[in-house]
Amino acid sequence: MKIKMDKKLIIAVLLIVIAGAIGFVLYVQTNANSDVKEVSYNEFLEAVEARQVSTVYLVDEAKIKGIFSDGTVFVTDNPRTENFKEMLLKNQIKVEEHKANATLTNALSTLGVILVIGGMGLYLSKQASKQTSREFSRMSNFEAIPQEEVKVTFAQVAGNAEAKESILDLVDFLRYPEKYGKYGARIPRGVILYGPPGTGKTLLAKALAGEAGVPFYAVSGSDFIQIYAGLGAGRIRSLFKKAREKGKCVIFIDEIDALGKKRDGINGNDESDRTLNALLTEMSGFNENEGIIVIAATNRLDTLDDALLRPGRFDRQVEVGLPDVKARHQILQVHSRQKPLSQNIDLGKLAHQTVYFSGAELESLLNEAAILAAKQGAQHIDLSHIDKAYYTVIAGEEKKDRSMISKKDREITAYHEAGHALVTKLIAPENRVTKVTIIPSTKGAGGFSMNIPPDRMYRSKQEMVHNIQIALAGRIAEEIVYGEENITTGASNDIEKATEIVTAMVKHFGMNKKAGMINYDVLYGGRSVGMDSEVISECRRIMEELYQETKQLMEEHMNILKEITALLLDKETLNEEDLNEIIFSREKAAI
Ligand SMILES: Nc1ncnc2c1ncn2[C@@H]1O[C@H](COP(=O)(O)OP(=O)(O)OP(=O)(O)O)[C@@H](O)[C@H]1O
Ligand SMILES: [Zn+2]
Repeated sequence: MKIKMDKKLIIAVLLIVIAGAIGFVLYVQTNANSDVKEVSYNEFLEAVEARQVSTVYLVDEAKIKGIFSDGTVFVTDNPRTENFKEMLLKNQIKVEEHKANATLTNALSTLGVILVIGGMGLYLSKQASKQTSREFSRMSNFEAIPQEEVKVTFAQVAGNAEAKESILDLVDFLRYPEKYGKYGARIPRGVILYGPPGTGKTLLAKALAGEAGVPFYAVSGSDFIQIYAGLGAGRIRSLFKKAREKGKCVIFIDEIDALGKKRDGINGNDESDRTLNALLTEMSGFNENEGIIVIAATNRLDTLDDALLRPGRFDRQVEVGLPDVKARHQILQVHSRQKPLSQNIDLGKLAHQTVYFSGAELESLLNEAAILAAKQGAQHIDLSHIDKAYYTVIAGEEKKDRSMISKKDREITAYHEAGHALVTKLIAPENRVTKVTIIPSTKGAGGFSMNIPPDRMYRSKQEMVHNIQIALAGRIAEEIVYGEENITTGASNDIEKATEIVTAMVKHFGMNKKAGMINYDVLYGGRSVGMDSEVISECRRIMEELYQETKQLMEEHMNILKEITALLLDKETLNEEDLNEIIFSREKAAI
């Protein structure tokens, strides 16, 4: 249900009038009281403790203003600490991120404008009032699925093994929160699931509620955009209030990025700030062992406000990626359970043909095929239905045939990732390679993850050198296989990482003879850091030497590189055992 623009405008105008009037009264009050009290930071903290502070205006200046509960305006030193805002919010203090006052003339002229617009608004408002109340009541509703009706279980979520495991932990907590309370364990209150659309984030959250047998409340961040002033925050509060009355539950917030975008100070949106603050306050408000878990979903983790990711909030972040071929096979199996598939459909083969499909697209593929079969009154869903459905599904979002374009890209990615994996195994076998994949993730085109034993206090020069070589290996593989002219932008993160390591070695750690035992940041007092031409040329020389050395190493092991690539193209994801098998059997053969 969408209301028409003009009515929205009327409502907005009305609200501005009301807000303006209130603002003016407050302003006059504030100014009448204009002997601003200067308090020391310690006095201020005491007042916070005693809950005597009602509002603080956070500005990037030496002094900040605020209002005590009794209405007195005060100024105190701006501590400029990172957690200051959080501390205020935790103490239930209203935080406004702009200045407290304007000049009187400003206020008066604003009031004049408001009165004129308000008059117009009032005139038009009569017809709108009905609509308004309907809108208000809609906005305070949210999707609440009672416990008995959350039927989703983990069996319905295919693939996503890591995400599932991480969510599975929480089931036990929701079932027996007391158990954890007894040990004083701090349980995550919030989990962020991030990944591309249609990969099963909502499904996982529902499965958590389903498995734990608790109610499921769902809202979407985008519902709060263009909402009327103050309503978003109110809605959050009423959501949590309702949830708390029920006791244990899962609260799901889809598209959290609509609420919690990084604030850049320019495009600050007061309304979404207010809603976000309400959310953060509610989340710090509930008792750790009440058994409420908030799950939020987003397609992009990197755009989220850091305030959301701090401990005690959404401190667990779980990636939900696109499915690899094995996961696609499982998803197809889950969704064909109730469908009369013809014998000649091989779901394993279909999984191979649906590279880059999300879970939702696979579901839709089978569904479209079923609809076609039903229309024709066919006995089974057969290959012709699947074929037609395939094009309906991919035509839905882009005209090009994905399977064709992706073929070349897939191969490039495979060589690139195989390069990283091979070099790791060759020069730093003590490193664990947990996963190599060619399925794109939010972090980039391919995926390569390496675990270096974390319990080390120091890194040796040798290890740093190895890490540079590993980072360069993706590009090197591309260059060897496709030629210097055809290298791609796929290595940009790798180059960044390698550059960071090499500059740290030369500039900070005294690991380069020519540059010497100098910390160049200290030497230059923070100015024109690293512009020393000697430093630059040393970094370049080291990088070039390592590049050539690694390239030679790879050229000597091209057969292994090719084998890893072929297996990657087939299975899309390899784990450590797969890699070891290839490398071991090769080594044995060489003996
Ligand atoms: N891993 C999966 N296993 C089984 N079905 C899946 C899976 N992923 C997605 N689906 C199917 O796709 C549908 C949509 O998935 P869901 O709404 O959970 O995706 P989402 O990640 O929340 O997407 P969005 O980011 O668009 O909100 C599910 O209802 C289910 O039918
Ligand atoms: Zn790479």
